[in-house]
Amino acid sequence: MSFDIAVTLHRGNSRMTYEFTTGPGLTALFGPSGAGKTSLLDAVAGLVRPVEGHIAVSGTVLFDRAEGINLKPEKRRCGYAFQDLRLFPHRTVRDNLLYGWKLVRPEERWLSVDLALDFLGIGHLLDRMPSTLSGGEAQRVAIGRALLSAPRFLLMDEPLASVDANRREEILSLIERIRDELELPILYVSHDRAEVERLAHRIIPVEPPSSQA
Ligand SMILES: Nc1ncnc2c1ncn2[C@@H]1O[C@H](COP(=O)(O)OP(=O)(O)OP(=O)(O)O)[C@@H](O)[C@H]1O
Repeated sequence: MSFDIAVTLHRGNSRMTYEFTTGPGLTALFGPSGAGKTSLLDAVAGLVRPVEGHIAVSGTVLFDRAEGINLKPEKRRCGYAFQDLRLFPHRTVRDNLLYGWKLVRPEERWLSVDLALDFLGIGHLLDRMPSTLSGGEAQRVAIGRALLSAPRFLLMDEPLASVDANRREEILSLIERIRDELELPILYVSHDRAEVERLAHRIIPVEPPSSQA
């Protein structure tokens, strides 16, 4: 089993519950704006603490309220490609990519920097600053930074959001390659039905919160 999730989150005035298990591959969280898709990714990453329930990925328990388990974000081995990318603006592409890589013990790394550059086609961008990149280039760097942190699974939040229409196909094929060649479990957020139907092995509908916290 890849993702085994049954949690309740409170954010602001919203109370959101989620319950699903998935097999290997890419699982898409699909639903309208404000439904709580990003909040769930944040909870899996350890950035938001659920009020109850459990989260396990590939058999490792990340959070279990009843058992008192709540792994710190840096212990979860999660690669998070944020919707707003969050590249460090004052660091070059090279330094952005190496940031997570340097934090990982060498024996835990499963991807070399050279292979990542080749896989993502970003070797020519290493000395650039993030502000000079196109949306698609910046997205590939953000994905590269996530992969180089040696994750055991990936969280991807609307990776096509800042990519213009004629570069969408490039990023879509890259995500398919990550899904098929790297075989990482992926939890993927989108509100585009055609996109999730193309990419996902399993689609989890996320409905807007109905009750107030
Ligand atoms: N930091 C926060 N503080 C308080 N409430 C929040 C916070 N972040 C999100 N929320 C609320 O939690 C609910 C779910 O928001 P979330 O961003 O998870 O939805 P989403 O489905 O990812 O939306 P979008 O597609 O617009 O990114 C919303 O009601 C939102 O207002």
